[in-house]
Amino acid sequence: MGKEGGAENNTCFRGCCSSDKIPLHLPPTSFSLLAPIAKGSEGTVYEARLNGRRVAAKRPVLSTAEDIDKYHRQLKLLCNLDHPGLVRLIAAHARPPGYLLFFEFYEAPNLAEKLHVEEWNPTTDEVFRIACEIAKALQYLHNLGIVHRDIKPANILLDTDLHPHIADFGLAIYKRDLKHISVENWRSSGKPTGGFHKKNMVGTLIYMAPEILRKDVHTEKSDVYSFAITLNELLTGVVPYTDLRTEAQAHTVLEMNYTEQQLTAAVVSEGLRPVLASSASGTPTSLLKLIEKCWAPNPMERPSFDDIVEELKSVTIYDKRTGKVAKDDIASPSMSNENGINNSKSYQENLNWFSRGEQWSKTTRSANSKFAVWTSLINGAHVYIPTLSWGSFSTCGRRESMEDTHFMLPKMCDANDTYLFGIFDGHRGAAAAEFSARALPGYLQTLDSTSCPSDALIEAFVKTDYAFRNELVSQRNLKRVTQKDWHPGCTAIASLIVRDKLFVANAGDCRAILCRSGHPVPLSKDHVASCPDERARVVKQGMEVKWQVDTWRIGPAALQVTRSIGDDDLKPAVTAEPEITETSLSADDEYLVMASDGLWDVVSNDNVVSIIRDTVKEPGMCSKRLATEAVARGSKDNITVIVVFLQPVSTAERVY
Ligand SMILES: Nc1ncnc2c1ncn2[C@@H]1O[C@H](COP(=O)(O)OP(=O)(O)OP(=O)(O)O)[C@@H](O)[C@H]1O
Ligand SMILES: [Mn+2]
Ligand SMILES: [Mn+2]
Repeated sequence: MGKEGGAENNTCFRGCCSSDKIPLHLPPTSFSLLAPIAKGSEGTVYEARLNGRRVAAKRPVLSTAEDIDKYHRQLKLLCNLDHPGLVRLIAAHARPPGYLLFFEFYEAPNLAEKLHVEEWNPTTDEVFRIACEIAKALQYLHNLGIVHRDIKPANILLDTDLHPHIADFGLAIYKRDLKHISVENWRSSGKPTGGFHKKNMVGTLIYMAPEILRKDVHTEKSDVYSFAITLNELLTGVVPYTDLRTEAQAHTVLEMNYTEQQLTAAVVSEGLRPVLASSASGTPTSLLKLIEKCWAPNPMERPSFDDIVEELKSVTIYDKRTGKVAKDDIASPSMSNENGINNSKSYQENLNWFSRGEQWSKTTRSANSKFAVWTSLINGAHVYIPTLSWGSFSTCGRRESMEDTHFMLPKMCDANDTYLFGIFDGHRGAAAAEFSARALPGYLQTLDSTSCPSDALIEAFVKTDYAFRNELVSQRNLKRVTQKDWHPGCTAIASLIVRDKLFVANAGDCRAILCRSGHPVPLSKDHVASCPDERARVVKQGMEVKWQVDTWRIGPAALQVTRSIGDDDLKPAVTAEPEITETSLSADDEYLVMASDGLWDVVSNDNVVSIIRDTVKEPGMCSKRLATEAVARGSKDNITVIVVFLQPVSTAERVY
């Protein structure tokens, strides 16, 4: 259903693609195609002029209805991309008969030509910089849920400053759409394109992951594999599976050595990979190890681009030729172009705080791989060992975004009698809560086992806070966080059970209660500015507390909670140090309930006990029932509930 003219609605001919930035139909006089630059099975790329500007125009081959579907799919996807490491779509002509895509023109050749025609010899730090920039572009795509499916040097364009830009989205697809596509469909929807290697099939196979060669489903980990082959090619300068630099020769040799089936069999069954770059040429071994991890046969063992980008940060390059030390600690220069603000914004939205938190605690783990074991500290002469079952439920409630996180870690550190549960309630964004949900259990597991559990809990809270605030600073320096006055934080509660001992650590207004002989026993105190002790402490530590609107609030941020992780504008007054309670469990103890303030705002401790009394004794069901009740009572907040039964459920049933 096409609309004539219609400059006011900027959509494609079908109406499925739209954009508020990129024009989707152009007056024929505004552009002209000049000489073709490249011709492939999928179409032709021309040098072109658009309103006087030099651009690259891609004209796809549209011989079947399926080709037209593909064009629209590609256009829709391209309209949503905005990253310095990707080719930039400037405009499209999305109506018959002349379907076109207009891209920014990249002067220098693509990476394959640069390596194998110009025989470019990049320095190690140039390779490293390019690797980092490609990794970040792929991280961006994957975080949007897009897999590229055709990563190879011929699809990486270079600008005059040799910054890489990933091109050719002919096979790119949203992962959610991929699930419905069988391999057969995928194959017919367009073979991996040859680009510069088009002449021969083997040349196109060398970047394909074993699972693709086996005709399994493509995942984002298949892009990780192709990235590894590409990065190694960049380091060695030779065409994979040959020892030759120049394209023409290399491909003759490649074809002579392998048929399509032979190469496939060797890669899939024998684990054949290109010869790894050598550390003798100055490549750091950490980078070589990363390549090997990225081309692991099992996709699950390959790191994600979140991990890769993080790992590249810890690689330091010493370039023998230039004597320079390179590190990935500056944002790629093209981010500070006229689109800088936009780009950084999308980076920020795509920062994965869960994986940052995980990364931090992993760093400590390698330094101290000993797991904490407390069971030995607790006298084995006691008689009571509770029987645990646990469940949780969390809901966004009436809020637009979810800023609560939680974790449940039974059999912590492989110790049978050790359990850890935690809830984090984020404010000013979810960053601190997401980071802490991964970092805190990590820290607690690696703390020195000689410290007692309550000290260990305090230390884990403080370390998590410290790590998060540091991470925020470094993300700011990397310009991935651009908002100056953004100081995200979260409240946190953690319950650690070691045999019959229950330790609850709390910082903020989450709460834990124990049901003992049918009555609620509070295990934590709410740290809010309306509590006189807490208010006095905050004031003493130099932060102003004022009555504002409806309650006592702290500092310029007007925060209500007096303890939290993050909130670096309010440190040290708003401390991350938790208060700890220690309880010896006995046969009188029925269950533990932990929840974020979204529950406690509208449901009292007594209410919780009476609601659970009327609910099926299954911890997940009880959690859900409590959260649903809170929503029904008008809670306006996110709600997270964890219920842990401390007796065999059949016994619990009989209790009531
Ligand atoms: N924006 C651009 N600026 C300069 N050159 C470009 C641009 N886009 C593409 N090219 C050139 O055209 C070649 C083919 O582009 P692309 O991979 O997007 O098309 P394709 O039809 O999928 O190609 P193939 O099927 O051959 O892989 C690139 O390798 C590059 O050399
Ligand atoms: Mn291509
Ligand atoms: Mn809340």
